[in-house]
Amino acid sequence: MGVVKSKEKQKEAKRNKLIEKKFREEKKKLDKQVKILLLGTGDSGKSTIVKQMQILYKGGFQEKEIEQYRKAIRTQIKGYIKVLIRGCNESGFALLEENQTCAEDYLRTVKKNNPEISEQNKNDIIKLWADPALKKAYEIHDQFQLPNVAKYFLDKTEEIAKQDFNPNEKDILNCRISTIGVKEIQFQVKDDNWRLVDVGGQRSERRKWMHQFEDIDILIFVIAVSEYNLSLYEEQTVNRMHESLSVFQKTTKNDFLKKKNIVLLFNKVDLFKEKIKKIPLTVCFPEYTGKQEFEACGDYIQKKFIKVAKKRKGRTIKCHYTCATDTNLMKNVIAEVMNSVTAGHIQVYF
Ligand SMILES: Nc1nc2c(ncn2[C@@H]2O[C@H](COP(=O)(O)OP(=O)(O)OP(=O)(O)O)[C@@H](O)[C@H]2O)c(=O)[nH]1
Ligand SMILES: [Mg+2]
Repeated sequence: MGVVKSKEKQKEAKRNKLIEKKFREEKKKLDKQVKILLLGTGDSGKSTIVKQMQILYKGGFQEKEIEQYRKAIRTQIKGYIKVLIRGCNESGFALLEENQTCAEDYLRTVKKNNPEISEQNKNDIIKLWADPALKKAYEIHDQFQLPNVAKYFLDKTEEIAKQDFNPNEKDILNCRISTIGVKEIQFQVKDDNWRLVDVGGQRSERRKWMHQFEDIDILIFVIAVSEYNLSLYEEQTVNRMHESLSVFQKTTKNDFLKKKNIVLLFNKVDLFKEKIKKIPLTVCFPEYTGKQEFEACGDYIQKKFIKVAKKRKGRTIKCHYTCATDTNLMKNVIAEVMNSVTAGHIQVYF
């Protein structure tokens, strides 16, 4: 009896030793990882950057994720039409007479959060989207919190409604699903292990940020530079750029982050370049007196952010303009950020 018991004890001790060894190895691996935290207000483009990492370093998307985006895209195009009809009503844009009953029925019958597109839904969406009044409402989509990308997806309604529709990488990069909670991906490039942590940027999500601060190596703060004329989704009277600047200021003051190096990504530069030709920067910064051109305006915004972060001396700040939906451009920016880390230009505190 006693011999059996002691053999069992020996076995258990061996098992425990193995578990401990595995735990130590895992920890060592984790310790060697560079942890990058992505912060920024809602809709700035953080998750799109994570999607690019998935494409570049993880071989793309799993079937489960593709299904999630398929549903989101279908639900969203149905919603976009509702926003546009309401936009027409608010702005006094009259729909073609033959579309008016269809629009009223659409508002009444199409339910929220339903990814099914019936034949009737598809025909209505195509018909209504072709109406000049909805196109006119799209021209002022900023006023209705309707994203730019609505046009891209509405133009593809026929394809999206097909039974076998499979969103491609471009569709996935353009599809917005606001992040709830914390998501992370880990990947290896040559000998380096990276861990990229993505959080939700909307106000209700930000209280979860600080749980991620303690052990990060680099902070990447994402700013949607094109949103200088937009109001916040969560509070219509607040300008999105002002919110971003104020969130950045609070973040840099945090005790855990005061020594951390920062990469600032001025994202949505594609939209910014177009918008700055039409909408003056003074709608956001009334004191701005420089040229109404991409370089001058972009430079002005960058300096505002750098000034905030530089209040803590000794920290490195790198700035990049980015278009997170463009894989080729992002590949270069990501490589540059990683190189600065591995070459020691951005110091990592292990
Ligand atoms: N045109 C353009 N669209 C972009 C760019 N970056 C992101 N987007 C789009 O902006 C939307 C929001 O992007 P997300 O990556 O989901 O934003 P987020 O910062 O993760 O938002 P939260 O999860 O709410 O914090 C998506 O529809 C993206 O396709 C860009 O550089 N250019
Ligand atoms: Mg997100």
